[in-house]
Amino acid sequence: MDIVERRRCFRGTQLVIRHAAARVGCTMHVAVFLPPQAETSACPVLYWLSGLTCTEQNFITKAGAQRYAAEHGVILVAPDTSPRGADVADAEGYDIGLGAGFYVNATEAPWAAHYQMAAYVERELPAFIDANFRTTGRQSILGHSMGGHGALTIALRNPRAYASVSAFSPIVAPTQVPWGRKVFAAYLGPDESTWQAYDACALVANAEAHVPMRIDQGTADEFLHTQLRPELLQAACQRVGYPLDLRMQEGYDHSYYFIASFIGEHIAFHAEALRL
Ligand SMILES: N[C@@H](CCC(=O)N[C@@H](CSC=O)C(=O)NCC(=O)O)C(=O)O
Repeated sequence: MDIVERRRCFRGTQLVIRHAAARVGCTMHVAVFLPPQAETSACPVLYWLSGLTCTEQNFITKAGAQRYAAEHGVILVAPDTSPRGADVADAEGYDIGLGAGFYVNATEAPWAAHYQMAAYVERELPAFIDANFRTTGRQSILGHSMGGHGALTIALRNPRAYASVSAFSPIVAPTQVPWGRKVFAAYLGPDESTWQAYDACALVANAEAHVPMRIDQGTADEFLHTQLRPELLQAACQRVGYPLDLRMQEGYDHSYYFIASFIGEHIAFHAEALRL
């Protein structure tokens, strides 16, 4: 592990590290915030997954999350959103390829060689964090937009591994909206039955255990009716009695101004679940 950035922040430490990640076959950059409590005791971990076009930098420089993580004694971990490197496939458009890993395990060429972000976030990254930092072994997950989709689907596939899950403006039904359909066809191929493992609405329908789940969605979000469609997850949850705290926030858009406005409430929500 190399530390490429180290900054004092809210009495804790904001790191950016890079490590050789076997599942994605490249060097991954990951932001890790250590709260002041980490100097003397083990802390739980809250994973953040960012959206399209992001790196590990967007969340740590725009969301203002460190203040609340320091207050609650939670380690924040925010990985890059795709594999990177000279031999990593890319394509035209901000919604596919670099910066658009979509938190799936690609099966199709040329993507399958590196685009294994589900396995990386679910297995390799937590093992790496637990091995290199003093953690309690308890973890939760949240994210934004494509990262909200990642957080929801990863928690729904692994309900016993996460104390709680939350999302800002998530893509809740990627198999039904343009962003998801474009990328799933490329990464996963034409057989749509393989797409269901990465669709929060489909996963909720077959959930075997409930993870406490909160979603905040701005009513002025430019992607609300085309790409996000939270009403589809609300209906899927209602059909099977899955508890969902969906909060429509009047006038907020898709940006980090929205995230910064509610990140404190999300971290408090996760901190409570992580303490139980
Ligand atoms: N039109 C934008 C589209 C990219 C964008 O809005 N990215 C969002 C996430 S969208 C869903 O995953 C984002 O988080 N951007 C980074 C930021 O710091 O705001 C474009 O062309 O970039």
